[in-house]
Amino acid sequence: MISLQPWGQASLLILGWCLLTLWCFRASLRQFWHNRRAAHPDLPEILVAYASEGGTAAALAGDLAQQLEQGGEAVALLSLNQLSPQQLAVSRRLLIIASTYGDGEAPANGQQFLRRLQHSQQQGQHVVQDVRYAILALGDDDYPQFCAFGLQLHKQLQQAGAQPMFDPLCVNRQERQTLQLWQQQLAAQGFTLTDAVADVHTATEALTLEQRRWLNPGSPGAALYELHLSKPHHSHWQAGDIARLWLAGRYRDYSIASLPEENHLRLLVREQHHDNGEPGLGSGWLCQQWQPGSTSRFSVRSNPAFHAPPTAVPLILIGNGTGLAGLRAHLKQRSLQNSQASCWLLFGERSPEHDRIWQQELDHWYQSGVLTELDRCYSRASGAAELPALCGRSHRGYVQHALQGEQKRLLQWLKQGAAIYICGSRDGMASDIDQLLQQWLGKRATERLQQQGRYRKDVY
Ligand SMILES: Cc1cc2nc3c(=O)[nH]c(=O)nc-3n(C[C@H](O)[C@H](O)[C@H](O)COP(=O)(O)O)c2cc1C
Repeated sequence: MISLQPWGQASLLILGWCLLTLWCFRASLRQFWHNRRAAHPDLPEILVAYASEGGTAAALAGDLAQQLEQGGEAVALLSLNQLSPQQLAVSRRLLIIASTYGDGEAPANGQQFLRRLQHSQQQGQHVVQDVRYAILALGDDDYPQFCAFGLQLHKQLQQAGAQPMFDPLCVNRQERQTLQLWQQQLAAQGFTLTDAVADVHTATEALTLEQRRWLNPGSPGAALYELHLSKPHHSHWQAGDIARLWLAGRYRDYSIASLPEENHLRLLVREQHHDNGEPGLGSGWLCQQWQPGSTSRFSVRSNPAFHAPPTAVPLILIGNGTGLAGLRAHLKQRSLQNSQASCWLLFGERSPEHDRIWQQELDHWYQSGVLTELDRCYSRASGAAELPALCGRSHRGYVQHALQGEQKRLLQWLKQGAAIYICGSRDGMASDIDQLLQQWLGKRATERLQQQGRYRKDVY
């Protein structure tokens, strides 16, 4: 017979008692887990969540979810805003792909998550304590707050007690290396991935420069050019989408000003110079070096964050400088749809004498009713000179200053369900307009507009 030491006998007794307790409460335990999952029947073990404005993070997340599913895992794919901390408590593994916008901020479909997480912590609910997570942060190191939102997610999840599987990976301008590393790190964590890293560099196409026109000779601002490129054969696009120029292994994004129905792809490009006087890589090429008749490589990128609202929704388009490109595409779309909804364009340029960009077309749209309201603002209009008598209203100063005088009108339009689309300078124009809206509507209501897709930006 085997003789046991007293401590061995005690351990056996404790183990036996534990097993007996579990057996006695087996029905209740089963019910507990059943209830937990029944509250979230659709939530499997792995959550793939994204925060994305332009669609890259969303596309990468979609691809990852698909790969995991093909590898036999049960996966849910959703935006960060759709994910509540309570859902997290049910699914134990969270993979996040999040881009950064504004000045180190969250994309609109990720803004609520951190607030909810903080709130549940304040309520004493430690819902993410058992969660293991990994973060792929997308960004661009041209911005001072590189990948800030992804890093903030990491910090707050960690503070809330969730466990990182590995340090967040920051992807600069979608470079391949880090995307591959992400794939490898996930595989090392035991995730079954079927494929190599998704190719976010959509296929490029050689487009011919058909014509280039200098639009603002004599302007106090830098030269502005309109370029007509041959229509891409392999890609379709809509108002809000982006043309990506590939040069020397890097890319530059430009809002597309035309629609496929116009049979060319139109850009509006400002010639940029560095402090040492050298031309910018992209604008120097597009405005000076690229010869009509020759080709350059482009891809067309869908930009759902700036796609049009339904045709019946009144539309307020606000922008400055080259931002008029993105707004023109929306106006053209409205004119082709014969939309009966009201549309208001408010945009800013420099000189009333030299910066009359697409004046005839805008006047025509105003006269034919495509545009209900038209405000043109000139930041360099000299105090003494008369403003030109054009269709609509003309103002001295910046767009944001003109908008200040239009509070009543803007609020009225919003009451009627209008959507606001902003295209152009992020600093100054877009940030001031954001402040105005927050002042007039409150921070929460402004965010709500954004979440409803009624306040969209394509700013740079
Ligand atoms: C208007 C704008 C603001 C941006 N702000 C930042 C930023 O502050 N920090 C950063 O690292 N990247 C910034 N980016 C770069 C984006 O995060 C990056 O391009 C990302 O790949 C976009 O992913 P998405 O298509 O999923 O939105 C910004 C991009 C745009 C267009």
